[in-house]
Amino acid sequence: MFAGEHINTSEDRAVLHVALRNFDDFKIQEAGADEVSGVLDHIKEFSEAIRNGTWKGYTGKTINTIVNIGIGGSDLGPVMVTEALKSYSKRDLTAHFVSNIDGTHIAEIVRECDPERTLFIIASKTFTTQETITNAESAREWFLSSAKDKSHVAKHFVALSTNTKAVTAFGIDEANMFQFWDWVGGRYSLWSAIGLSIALSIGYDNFQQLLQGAHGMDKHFKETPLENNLPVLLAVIGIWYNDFYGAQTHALLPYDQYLHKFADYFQQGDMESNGKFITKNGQRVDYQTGPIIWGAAGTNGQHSFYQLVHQGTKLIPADFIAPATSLNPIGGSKHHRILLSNYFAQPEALAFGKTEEEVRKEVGSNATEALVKSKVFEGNRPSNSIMFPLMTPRTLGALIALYEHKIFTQGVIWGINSFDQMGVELGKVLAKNILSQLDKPADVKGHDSSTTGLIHYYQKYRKE
Ligand SMILES: O=P(O)(O)OC[C@H]1O[C@H](O)[C@H](O)[C@@H](O)[C@@H]1O
Repeated sequence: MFAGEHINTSEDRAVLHVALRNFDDFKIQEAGADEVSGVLDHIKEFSEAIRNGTWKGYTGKTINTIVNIGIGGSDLGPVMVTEALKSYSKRDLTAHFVSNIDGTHIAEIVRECDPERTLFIIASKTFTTQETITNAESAREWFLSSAKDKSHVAKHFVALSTNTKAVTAFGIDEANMFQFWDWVGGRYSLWSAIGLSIALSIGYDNFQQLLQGAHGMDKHFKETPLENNLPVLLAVIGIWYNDFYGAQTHALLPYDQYLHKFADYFQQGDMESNGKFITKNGQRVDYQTGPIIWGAAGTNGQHSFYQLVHQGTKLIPADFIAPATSLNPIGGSKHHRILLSNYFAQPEALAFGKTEEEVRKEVGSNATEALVKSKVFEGNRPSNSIMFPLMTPRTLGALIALYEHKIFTQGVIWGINSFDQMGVELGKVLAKNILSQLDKPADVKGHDSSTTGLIHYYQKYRKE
C-alpha cells in the first residue's frame, strides 16, 4: 500500500488514502500525490471564506447552511465525522446531508434551507452516480426557482470529484471544483476533497488535526512490529472469532453519543471492502471472509439488543469504544460516570457471565429450575475495549485509520481485494433496465414472475 503498488488488482489502481494525510513524510511516487497539498490549500482557503463570511451568496448574504449531496463513501464519512466532532463545529453553520434517491430526503432538507444562504456541495468520485446526480439536479432546480439567473449557481454549488468533464457539464465552474484521484477509494475518501463539509463544519485547522491523527496511526501501522501493532492485533483477533469460532457478525459499540454513526460508517468501510468470496487469484474461498458489521451507541443498545449478545445462541464479538473524559461534563460528569460504569461492566459481564451456583444463591431455594436457568450467563463471550482520553479531531483520525488498516490487514490474510466493489454493480444494471420499463405494463419484459407481478402491482396503484 505505502509503496503505491497497484494492490487494487481488478481495477489496476494504487490504494493511497495514506497519501492524503502524509504531510511529506512517506515518499510516495504516484501521479497526483504531489497535488494533495494544493487541494488542501484550496479547501483551507474556501472553508475560511465561507466561515468568516467573505464568501457571499447571490444576494450578498453570508452562507449559514451547507448541504452535502453524495452517497456511500461520499456521504457516510462526512456524516460520521461531522457528528463525531460536533463539539468543535461552528454552531451557526448548519450541515445537512442528502444521500437517498427517495425524493423525501432532499424535499425535507430544502424545507429548512434559505436559497440565498445555502451552499450545495456535490460530492461524487465518479460524478455519474444516479442518486447523487438526480439529487444535485433537483437542488439546482430548487435553487433556481428563487435565484432565477443561472450565473448565480457559481456562488452556491461546488463539486468534489475526480471527473472534471462531468462536473463542468453539470454547470459547475472548474474553479469551484475540488479534485481527488482514482487511487482514493470512495469508502476511504473522507480525508480527500470529500471532507470539504468536515472542514467547513469544524474549521480547516481541526480538519488538519484529523488528518494528522490518521497519519500517526499510518506510521504506527507501517513501523510497529506485528505483536504490538494495533490494526494487526484487531485484525487477527477478528479473524480468530470469524474463521475459527464461526462468528458471523462483529458489533461496534461506542460509548460516546458523538460516535453514533460509527457503525453505519464502518458498515460500508468493512462490508464493501471485505464482503467477497473470490480471492485476488480468482478462486472461490473455502473459509469465511468479512463479517457483518453492526452496532449502536451505548447505552441505547443495552436497552435494545444486548439480551441476545449476552444470552442468545450466537457468538458476537464486539468492540467497546469510549473516551475517558466527556466533552459535556454536565452535572459534574455524573452522566459520564454512569455511561462509563456501563462501558466497563458490559465486557466484564460478557466475559465472566454468571454461573448457576451464583444464580441459586441470589434467587433462594423457592425459585423454579426454569427461572434459575433463565438467569444464567454463560460468559466467555469476546470483546475488545478501546479507550482514549478525549474525543478530539486527532484522536478520531487515529481511530478511523485504526479500523481502515484492520480491514486492509484482514483482506490481505484472506487473500481478497479489499478495494473494489463489484458486488454493487448487478443491482444498478437491473434497476436501469427496469426504470425504462416502468411506464406501461406491456413494457415489463424479461423478468421472473415475482418481479413482473410486483411491477404490475405498482403500475396499477401508482398516482403521479
Ligand atoms: O462517489 P461516487 O462516485 O458517487 O460513489 C458513491 C458510492 O457508489 C457506489 O455505491 C460504490 O459502491 C461506493 O463505494 C461509492 O462510495
